[in-house]
Amino acid sequence: MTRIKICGITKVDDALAAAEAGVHALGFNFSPSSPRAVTPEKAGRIIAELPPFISTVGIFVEHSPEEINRICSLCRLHYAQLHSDAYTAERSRNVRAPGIIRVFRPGPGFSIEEVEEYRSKSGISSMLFDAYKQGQAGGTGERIGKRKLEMIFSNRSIAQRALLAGGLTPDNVVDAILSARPYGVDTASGVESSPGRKDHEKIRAFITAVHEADRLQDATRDT
Ligand SMILES: O=C(O)c1ccccc1N[C@@H]1O[C@H](COP(=O)(O)O)[C@@H](O)[C@H]1O
Repeated sequence: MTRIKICGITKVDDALAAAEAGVHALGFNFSPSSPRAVTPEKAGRIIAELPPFISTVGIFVEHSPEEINRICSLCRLHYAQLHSDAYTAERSRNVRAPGIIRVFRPGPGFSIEEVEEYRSKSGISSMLFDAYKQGQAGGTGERIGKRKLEMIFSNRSIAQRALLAGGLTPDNVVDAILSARPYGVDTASGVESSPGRKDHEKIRAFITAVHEADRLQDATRDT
């Protein structure tokens, strides 16, 4: 089963629509420059309304480990998603969130060895791969190129625990899952009508498409 994370939740009704449709995790963006930014207080109020068994993830770009720890504890977040190369393996060890997801964006000079090295030094095994765009930390709506996707996700020891992100939409997520076979998929702008405004129809269509990809994968395995 491919796990599904919808990122950039700013409203209770968006969170509940995603939960009702079968999402596994919701992301709350604490980067002030994002069109999807929420304050820790607002995220905490949304999280308090969620049904059980939905994982909550905080997105962090510029925050210090101490700030991340404070926000995670205030909002009762399950995971901190670390979106910057400034979160080195050493620095990540100071993050005390129950779980950590480290983001890698395959840009110029990227190597899978760098990811392996981070994994062994930090002890963090949950990773998210997002498209690289210079000057933007995430939420770009851009996809990882075919060659880089193949290079990352053919390494099954990484892929089995990795989330795939970057420009995923209801229309392209089936192909993305069938070619990369990630642990999970993540989308922010792909389920919006405009930057920061979630579209409930697109959320439902995205989740239905992931279930369809799982059915196709199961059918291929059974034959
Ligand atoms: O969504 C944002 O605005 C954002 C800002 C800063 C860091 C990360 C952000 N979002 C993350 O970006 C990826 C991909 O987004 P998209 O689907 O291409 O729009 C996703 O992991 C979000 O969590």
